[in-house]
Amino acid sequence: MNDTVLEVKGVSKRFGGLQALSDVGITIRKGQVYGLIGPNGAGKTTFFNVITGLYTPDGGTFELGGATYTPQAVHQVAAAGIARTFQNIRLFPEMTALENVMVGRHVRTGSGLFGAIFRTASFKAEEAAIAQRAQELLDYVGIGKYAEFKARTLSYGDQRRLEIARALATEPKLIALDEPAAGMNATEKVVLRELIDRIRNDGRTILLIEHDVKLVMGLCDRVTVLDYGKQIAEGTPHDVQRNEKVIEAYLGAGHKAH
Ligand SMILES: Nc1ncnc2c1ncn2[C@@H]1O[C@H](COP(=O)(O)OP(=O)(O)OP(=O)(O)O)[C@@H](O)[C@H]1O
Repeated sequence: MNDTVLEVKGVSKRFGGLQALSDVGITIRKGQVYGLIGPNGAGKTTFFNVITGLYTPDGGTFELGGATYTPQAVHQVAAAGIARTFQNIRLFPEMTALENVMVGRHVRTGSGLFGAIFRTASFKAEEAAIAQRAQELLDYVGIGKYAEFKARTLSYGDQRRLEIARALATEPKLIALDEPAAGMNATEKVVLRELIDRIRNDGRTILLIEHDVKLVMGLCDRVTVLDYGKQIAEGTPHDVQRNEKVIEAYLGAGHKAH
């Protein structure tokens, strides 16, 4: 059985004179938490932006769930089955937590514009089902009691969890988390780690960029390390931590290790 969820090969991306990514490839299998780490400016965000359709790559091949996809537009990538969160939280601040998750859910439902305008019976039934599922997801990430609160009023950690609930609402093949622990305190990080663990144990597949090396090493099944746009190591956290190139990249001059 082929349990590959995401297979990316030979990705390159140049910005003017800067080669931000050179021949980067990863394979993520079902049920894995896959970490992408590297010093500042290594190319992590660029790689994330390429696979999620924000940047057009100069080269590379992309397969999700065994089917080729072309990451040319964010909505195409979402429809193909990758949901992502952002380093700088991107919620609808004036909408309630529940509504934010419902927006994610609409990606997978059918009544469409006609139903929404004429409020057909099937549209209303679908809305009720969407709201119920959205509430379940808020409960799942641990913020169910804030369903009717405006997103902007939630704490930073809770907003990040809301983003994860919204991503889950699209029923993605892969959930891509861009620095989910950024700005969190130690207690929030523990809760986040438990949540990511639970999402994996429930059969989901996760790609993670994270600066908190301890979190990555404790959570990920496999890790890729980028440095100056090149993939300098790939393997289990145990192996990667002992890799000389990795140690050098993190300790080497000119880089500020996180
Ligand atoms: N849109 C852009 N235009 C020009 N250069 C860019 C662009 N995006 C990224 N870069 C450059 O590409 C390189 C890789 O940046 P990237 O943000 O992908 O690194 P990163 O590993 O995510 O860094 P950080 O840990 O600081 O978030 C950097 O030198 C950056 O300045």
